[in-house]
Amino acid sequence: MAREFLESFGGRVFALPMTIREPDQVEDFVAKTNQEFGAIDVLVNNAGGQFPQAALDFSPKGWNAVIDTNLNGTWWMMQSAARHWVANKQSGSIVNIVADIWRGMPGIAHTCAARAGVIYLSKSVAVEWAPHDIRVNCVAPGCCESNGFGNYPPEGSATFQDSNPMRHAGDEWDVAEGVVYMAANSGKFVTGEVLNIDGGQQLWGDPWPTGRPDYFRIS
Ligand SMILES: CCCCCCCCCCC/C=C/C(=O)SCCNC(=O)CCNC(=O)[C@H](O)C(C)(C)COP(=O)(O)OP(=O)(O)OC[C@H]1O[C@@H](n2cnc3c(N)ncnc32)[C@H](O)[C@@H]1OP(=O)(O)O
Ligand SMILES: NC(=O)C1=CN([C@@H]2O[C@H](COP(=O)(O)OP(=O)(O)OC[C@H]3O[C@@H](n4cnc5c(N)ncnc54)[C@H](OP(=O)(O)O)[C@@H]3O)[C@@H](O)[C@H]2O)C=CC1
Repeated sequence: MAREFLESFGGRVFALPMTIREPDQVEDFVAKTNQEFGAIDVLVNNAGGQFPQAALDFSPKGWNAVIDTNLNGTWWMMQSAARHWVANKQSGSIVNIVADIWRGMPGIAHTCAARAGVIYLSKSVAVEWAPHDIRVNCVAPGCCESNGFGNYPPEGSATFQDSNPMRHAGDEWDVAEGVVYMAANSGKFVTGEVLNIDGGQQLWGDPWPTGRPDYFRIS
């Protein structure tokens, strides 16, 4: 579907089924993409996800799955792309999709930990990789309507409309346009930054991916 959508604009698309959780698959994907196009201009790490659960109930396997996808997988992609850029003396730009973590994420605490890790990893390598002309930024969406909402129980997704002072969810274009700003020449003096696209969720709102517990009901 994504391939057809992009090709409808005349774009050339290279796609390969893989998981970002396996460093060997990541390296193979990045090497083949380089061969196909000669260079990678921009890496957008959008792959990610989690399941809603009270933190007391996390199993080791569930915790590891979420950390592996959202922190480790993102890192393998960043490192592989950057190694190719440095080896080929090419500049590059990375945009990591994280999340609006600033008031914690009760109900999805594992992903909050992983995304916080990505944010400070990004700030660190934004400095390390600046001499190689590689910029590293993050985009932090609040609740934005996507297929992903289907991963939450109705009592959880119902709270997403109340996640911010605008009292509605964002959409995929809200995020996409922020990514383009960060990745393109418009962001040429921006690195190590996090762009929040959240309708003000960092300031006010009460989303509960597991459904709002009785304790937190005010009326
Ligand atoms: C005031 C601020 C409040 C902040 C709150 C903010 C709320 C914001 C909400 C934002 C809304 C949307 C956010 C999005 O991210 S949309 C993207 C949605 N897409 C996804 O989430 C995809 C989900 N799935 C995955 O990515 C993978 O399935 C996952 C990484 C979760 C697991 O991968 P893997 O294939 O390795 O795992 P398994 O399915 O084999 O499961 C492994 C173990 O994980 C546990 N598990 C898995 N699913 C569940 C579940 N639904 N419930 C409980 N536990 C689960 C379990 O232990 C699995 O092992 P077992 O199967 O052996 O038990
Ligand atoms: N929608 C929202 O409100 C928010 C979303 N986000 C984040 O934004 C990003 C996009 O989410 P969204 O579009 O909403 O949700 P989706 O679930 O629709 O998209 C997640 C994508 O990640 C891919 N993916 C997951 N695990 C892996 C993996 N191990 N290797 C390769 N690809 C993988 C999925 O591929 P496949 O379909 O093949 O499984 C899917 O295409 C995610 O990181 C999400 O957590 C952050 C905050 C809020």
